[in-house]
Amino acid sequence: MALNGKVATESAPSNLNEEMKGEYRPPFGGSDESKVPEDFIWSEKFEASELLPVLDVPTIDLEKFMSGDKSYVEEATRLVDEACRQHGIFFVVNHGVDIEMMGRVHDCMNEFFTMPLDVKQRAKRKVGESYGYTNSFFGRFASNLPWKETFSLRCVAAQNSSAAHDYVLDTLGSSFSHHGKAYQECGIALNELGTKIVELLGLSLGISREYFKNFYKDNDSILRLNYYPTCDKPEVVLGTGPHTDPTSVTILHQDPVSGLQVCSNDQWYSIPPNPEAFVINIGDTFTSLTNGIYKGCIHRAVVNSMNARKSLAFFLCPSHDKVVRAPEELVEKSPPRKYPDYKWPMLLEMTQKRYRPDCNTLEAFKTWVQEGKALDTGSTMTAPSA
Ligand SMILES: C=C1C[C@]23C[C@H]1CC[C@H]2[C@]1(C)CCC[C@@](C)(C(=O)O)[C@H]1[C@@H]3C(=O)O
Ligand SMILES: O=C(O)CCC(=O)C(=O)O
Ligand SMILES: [Fe+2]
Repeated sequence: MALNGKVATESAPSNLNEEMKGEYRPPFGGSDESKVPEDFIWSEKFEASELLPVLDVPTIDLEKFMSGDKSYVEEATRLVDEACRQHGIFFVVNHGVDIEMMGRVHDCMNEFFTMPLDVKQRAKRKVGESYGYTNSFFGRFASNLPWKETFSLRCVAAQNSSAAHDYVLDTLGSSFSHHGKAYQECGIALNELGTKIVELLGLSLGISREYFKNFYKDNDSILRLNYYPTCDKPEVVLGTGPHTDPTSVTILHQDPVSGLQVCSNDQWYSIPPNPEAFVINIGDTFTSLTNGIYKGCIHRAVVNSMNARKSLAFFLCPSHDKVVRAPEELVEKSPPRKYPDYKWPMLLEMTQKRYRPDCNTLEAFKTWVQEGKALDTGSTMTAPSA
């Protein structure tokens, strides 16, 4: 892969098994030992720091919440409401997802991302599509490239769907069957967790527990595996730039390597990893469903020179035919109605073809829908579609 002839220095991630260490090369690295390619440098807009203050984020015990204990339900909904109005992020523990299963998924991720590039590219993501393997979004963006590789899979709620498993088998072949099974099992578990989260959010917003549970019953979601290789100059690159997720609610699992940072009141904070917990963050689609009451969480991921980092994100998305429209009760609480009605594929398409997701995606989308005009986004996407 060409990178202006300039290359980055990479050391093998410490979590590789011995026989793989000698072989691993980040797909965007090369042979010049001292340079980060210019297209990866974020230094103008970004002051890297691993020493940020830790954000005070509430931790919700989901088992206790689901048990219906009245005083805990009151406390949990108050904490979630406060967090989502302020910055859009909270943790859940006792969530019912098997942590050993998550460990198996992380093992598969290690195995997959440290495979030779030609193997990973059997599942290559095509421009304009949301599923498959990609590194540094090569060809999609012109600058501020993310220092990461990703593998995204479709996860539909339907009971008998095996979309993730089938995709892995079709693209990577039967020797990856254990990956397909692990990702499929994980998608099902996170879908169940998503249902509990939207019940919690419904109550914290003061509407019924059932409202969003019904809305997302037939969800068509995305499971994304993120892999951030080490970088010798971590202070000038970003694993993922500042953005809100365009999706609804994100359920994120981090490995023990830190890297996630969140912006609250114009100040960046770190979110330390806790492999026992899931990070929940509000995305643009949920912000519009709450008529702007709940904030989309502004976040980014930094990398480091010592350890490769992995994270796994389940992006809850409505089924493609659902109209995204805030219920009247929420509009009454915070008039006027702030967003046009839309279906999720419209916003998804904008982020894949026209606009690089950032901290302003929802406002840009609103303008685009309302005025029907072409976006002047300042985005560095290289190939906007007409
Ligand atoms: C619909 C999606 C687009 C992205 C993956 C999912 C949900 C979040 C989006 C993303 C992570 C936001 C930051 C920028 C992005 C390009 C990334 O760094 O991965 C986004 C994803 C994407 O467009 O592939
Ligand atoms: O890796 C992380 O912690 C964050 C990843 C992320 O923001 C994303 O995939 O949307
Ligand atoms: Fe994100």
